[in-house]
Amino acid sequence: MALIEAKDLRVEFPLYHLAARSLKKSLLARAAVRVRTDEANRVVVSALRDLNFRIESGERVALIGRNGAGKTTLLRSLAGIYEPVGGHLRIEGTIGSLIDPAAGMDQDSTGRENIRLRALYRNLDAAGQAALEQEVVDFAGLGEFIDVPIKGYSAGMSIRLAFAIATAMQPHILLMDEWFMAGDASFMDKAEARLNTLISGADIMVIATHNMDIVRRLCTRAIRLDAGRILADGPVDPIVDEMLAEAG
Ligand SMILES: Nc1ncnc2c1ncn2[C@@H]1O[C@H](COP(=O)(O)OP(=O)(O)OP(=O)(O)O)[C@@H](O)[C@H]1O
Repeated sequence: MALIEAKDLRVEFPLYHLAARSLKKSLLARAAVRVRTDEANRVVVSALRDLNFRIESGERVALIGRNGAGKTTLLRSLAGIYEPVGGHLRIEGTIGSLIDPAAGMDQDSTGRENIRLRALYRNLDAAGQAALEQEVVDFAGLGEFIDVPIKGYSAGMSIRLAFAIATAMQPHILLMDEWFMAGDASFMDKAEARLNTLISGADIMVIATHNMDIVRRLCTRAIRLDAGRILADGPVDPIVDEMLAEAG
């Protein structure tokens, strides 16, 4: 059984480059709600503001909302990439992330070395490591590029490798950003079957996307964010219909 529970969850980003007082002032004046000065007198963007929700086993949740609403920030907070500055986040279950192809990868190491590193993080025994390596190498289909440092990979090659690694083990909680749709067509055919298996095997799925067809097809619940707050939370169709109607 998996669970995600957020209580008054708050995430902020300091804007270090906003050193000039006048710029700070004018920004604060224009976006008084979103940008504030914290206790240490730093200007910060409030990316997520006091979010409360509970996601239980069996739920397929879409994070939707316009650019800058906070979808990716929420996904990354659930993945443990961002630390909340306030509130509480409770996660039960293992997490698999299809969020950022570069996350957790060493750019100076080859594809194969990155797979081995990942197997070590996962505490696999020698047989498990060998099996993971073989499976990922076969699925990624990078040919001799598997033994080239990944900083030399094209965007599509990086996605193939990240996708193959991330989908090689079944998590309880699957977190996805829509980047995985960016693969080339022949790869996506192969990827789709694997993704479907991963989604149906996960207790909980959370996906951040602008694609309402994906939302309607894959999800049972939508959380609509706006300026870091929850605007609506419930069954997909009414929330998506309302958002599309507003967009005109
Ligand atoms: N690393 C960061 N540093 C500073 N501000 C950030 C950072 N990441 C996000 N933000 C800010 O947090 C807010 C939420 O951004 P986020 O990327 O979560 O939105 P989103 O809903 O995923 O948008 P999009 O649909 O454009 O991907 C934005 O105002 C953004 O500028």
